[in-house]
Formats: sequence, C-alpha cells, structure tokens
Amino acid sequence: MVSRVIPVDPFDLVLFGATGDLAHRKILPGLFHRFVVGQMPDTARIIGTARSAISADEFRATVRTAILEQAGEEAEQDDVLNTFLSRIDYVAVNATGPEGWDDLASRLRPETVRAFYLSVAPSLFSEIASRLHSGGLATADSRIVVEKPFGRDLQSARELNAGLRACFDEHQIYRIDHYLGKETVQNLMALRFANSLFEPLWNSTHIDHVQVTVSESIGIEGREAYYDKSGAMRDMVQNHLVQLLCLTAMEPPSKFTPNAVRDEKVKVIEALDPVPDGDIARGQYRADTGDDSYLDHVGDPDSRTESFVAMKVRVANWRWSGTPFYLRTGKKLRARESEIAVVFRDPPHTIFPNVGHLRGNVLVIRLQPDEGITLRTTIKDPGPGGLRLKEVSLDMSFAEALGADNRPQDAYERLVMDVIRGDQTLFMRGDEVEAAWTWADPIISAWEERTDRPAPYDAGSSGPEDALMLMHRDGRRWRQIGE
Ligand SMILES: NC(=O)C1=CN([C@@H]2O[C@H](COP(=O)(O)OP(=O)(O)OC[C@H]3O[C@@H](n4cnc5c(N)ncnc54)[C@H](OP(=O)(O)O)[C@@H]3O)[C@@H](O)[C@H]2O)C=CC1
Ligand SMILES: O=C1O[C@H](COP(=O)(O)O)[C@@H](O)[C@H](O)[C@H]1O
Repeated sequence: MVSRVIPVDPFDLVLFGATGDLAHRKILPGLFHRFVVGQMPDTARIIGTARSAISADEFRATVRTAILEQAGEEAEQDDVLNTFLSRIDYVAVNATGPEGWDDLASRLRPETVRAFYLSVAPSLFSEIASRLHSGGLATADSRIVVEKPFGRDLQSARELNAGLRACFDEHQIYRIDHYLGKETVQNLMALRFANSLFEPLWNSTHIDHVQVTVSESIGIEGREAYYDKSGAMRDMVQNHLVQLLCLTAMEPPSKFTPNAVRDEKVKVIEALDPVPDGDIARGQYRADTGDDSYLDHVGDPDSRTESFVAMKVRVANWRWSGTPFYLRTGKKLRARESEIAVVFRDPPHTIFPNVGHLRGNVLVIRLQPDEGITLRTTIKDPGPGGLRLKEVSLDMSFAEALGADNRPQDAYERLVMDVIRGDQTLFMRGDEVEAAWTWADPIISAWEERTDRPAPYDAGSSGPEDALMLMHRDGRRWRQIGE
C-alpha cells in the first residue's frame, strides 16, 4: 500500500552536475522514489546536464546503476525503473562557455514548471544563473536550487546572494540545507506548535539546557580537498546545527508560511551571543587501529582544521536567558547519531524518602539513525517492596509508529518536491545565511589567527576531553553517543 501522496504539477527539472556524486547518490534516487510513490506526474521530465559529451542513453545507464545501488527493492521492478528512465534526458552544457545552452533551451516546454538544480561547485552558481537569465531559459516562475556550501564566510555568501539576485527574485531561490528536509526536524515544529503540552514549558524557567549532537562515524570520505578548507565549523555548525538550534529556540510563527517561519529563525540567529574561545572545544581525530588519522587523510601533517567542534551557545533573548545550548559535531566518532535533547530542570523538591536527587525529564528528538521522539520520565519501579523510583523512556519510533509504508522520506526527495510545489519553508533565505555567517565569522577568524592545534581525539571515541570539560564545569553531562 502506498502512502498519501499529492502529485505535483508537471515539471522540467534541469539538473546541473548530473554526472556528479550528489546527483547519483541522492538527487536522482530520491526522484525515483517520488516517482514510485506516484508523486511525479506522467509529464514530468528530468534533463541532466554536465560538460561530459555522453548520449542520453549513456547517461540513463549511469542513472540506472546508481538507482539500483541506492534505491533498494523498489528498483528491482524493471518496468517501473524503465518508465522512470524514459522521463530522463541529457544535454552536454558547459557552465562557463556557450556550448549546449541553445540545445538545452530547445528542450524546455512552455507552461511547465521549470526548476534548475545547481548540483555543481558554488563557483559556478552566478555564471549559470546569469546564462539561464540572459538566454531566456528562466521565466518569472522558474526556480533555482543551490547546494551547500553557501559561501565560506559573510563576504562570499553576500557575493553568491548578489550573483543569484541579479537574475532571480528571492522567491525563486531555494538554498538547500538538507537537515531541514529530515522528517524529525519538521516533526520538531509539529511537536512544538501542534501540541499544547510543551509550549508552556519551552523556556528557561523549565528547561535547564539543550544539547544538539550530530555525531558521524564516517570520516571525510574522499572529500579531503573541500573538507580541509572548511572544517566542522563551516561544514556542519554554521548551517545544519544552527538550523536545528533555530527550530528549537524560535518563537511560534504566526502562520506556517515560508517567510513567517524564516523571520523567526533569523531572529534567533541575530540573538546569538558571540561565543568566547573558552566556550569552544575543537578536535582532530587521530589514528585508530587499521585506519589513518585526519592528518594522514588530508596528507598535510600541519593541518589545523577541526574535525570536531563542541560549543556553548547563548541565545540572548527573554525566553532563553539562562538556558545554554550546547552544540557538538564531529567525524569518526563512536556512532552515527544525531539528536536534539531538551533537558528540563530537576524537580525542586522530593517527597519520596531515600530517593535522593531526582533528575529532570529529557525530551529527545532523534534525527537519525532511528528517527523518533523519546521522553525520559521517572515512575514507580513496578512490583512489591515499597516505593522505589525508576527512570523509563516513553518512546516513539516513527518506523514502528507509522509502519513500513510510511517510512520517512529522504531529505532530498522531500526538498526537491517542495521546489516543484514552490514551497520555500524548508529552504534558507538569503538574509538567514548571511546572519549565520555574521555569527560564525568571528569564531573562525579567531581560530585562524592561532597557531595551536585542535585537541586530538581517538577515532571511535566521543570526541576530545575538552568537550567533556565544557559540560562538566557547568555541572552538566553530555548524553552518551552510541548507547
Ligand atoms: N557529494 C556530496 O555528498 C555533497 C555535495 N554537496 C554539494 O553539491 C555540489 C556537487 O557536489 P558533487 O556532486 O559531490 O560534485 P562532483 O564533483 O561529483 O560533481 C560535479 C558536477 O559538476 C559538473 N561540472 C563541473 N564543471 C562544470 C562546468 N564548467 N559546466 C557544467 N558542469 C560542470 C561535473 O560534470 P562534468 O565534469 O562532466 O562537467 C559533475 O557533474 C557541490 O556544491 C557540493 O558542495 C553538498 C552536500 C553533500
Ligand atoms: O552537509 C553535510 O552533511 C553530511 C551529514 O549528513 P547526514 O544527512 O548524513 O547526517 C556530512 O557528512 C558532510 O560532511 C556535510 O557536508
């Protein structure tokens, strides 16, 4: 049985960078899944482009292979896969030269939603936008989607915004942060704003602190050149972790519209205090048995790029004064585990004899691997023998609760369909990205002036000792990774 899906309007999706890694691992398999569940109308078309001079048949063959690798059982029905592939075309286009643009223009249909997905290096964004505009390929209703990283500092983000806005209106620009497409991230908004239970408690009177963890067990996996110039702060914190913080901390938007939601997120970013150096722990993984260290992976024994960051962040507004947000993320950690843990204050008094200190409730929003929501509560330990207390979790796993037919969508499949629908709620607005860089830039600049190295941590651990200390000195503890 297929879940409730509302088909989108007919579209021409032009995928720049169609021969690349992201297109083959995420975007095309995601589109295939949307096709399988019936969301892509019969008249939808995907036009892949890149410089490679390959035929449409050759391109389709690579897409077939990628889908068979990524999409699981659904891809085994050959007729379904063949029908999907018949919607795919390919045109060789050079983003920085005249070759291929007229051919591409001739394939686009009038009266059809046009989306141009730029899965290419950010250095190509402005030039592609300009050629789409000057060649008349983009209409007033067309959408342009750009991948991360959106700049490496405020200055470059402003330049990218200027390049895109010279040719497209803000309502046409979709800046991807794939964390916003994750099912549980949206569930955080539903949890907060569709229930009356939590919102009265959602403030510093009741919440002691919030922990946002994005722990990865993988390393930099063939992306050395990019990662060593970025590090965890630019790669993960400035975008994904700041977005998670925003959705946790923001005020209720007046309505669920793209600008109402994004206005509230911008206010949170603008309320972030500068983070003093003493509130940050940076780490770099060292060799594990049978594996190399970060320095071996990037081939630079002097690299000072961090593969781990933990920090204490303060949101300087009425709601959150006195409730810090602790963020941490890193590569080669003990487990792949991402969550937002909202730690409530301890009960102020206990009426139970011989129980000692009662711990506060913890609401955990699990992003991955097992998406769901857990509430840690204290109950009576069942059975005879007097009243003893015990901590238990009220647990909701989405996979179990919703059943296999309603498995959470991959972030990319949701986001691509949102583009076609013209819904920008889960995309970053230009001012939002600039605000996040305004906050992150001084932190990064301070590191760049220093000569010391990030603290080493063992691959497979929970990160460097400094990160533990960041919490311990406040009388708090990180939640365990990988338990
Ligand atoms: N891979 C990933 O996991 C992630 C990637 N991203 C971002 O997505 C984007 C794409 O990444 P990824 O797929 O890994 O990159 P790849 O290097 O694998 O692919 C780049 C693509 O761009 C095409 N290309 C390069 N130069 C030109 C040009 N002058 N004109 C037209 N096409 C060109 C290449 O094809 P050809 O050489 O044939 O022209 C290729 O299809 C980047 O912005 C990256 O930061 C974001 C998150 C994760
Ligand atoms: O954007 C990025 O995200 C991935 C982690 O994404 P996830 O969905 O697997 O949690 C990270 O590995 C990568 O370095 C970063 O560029």
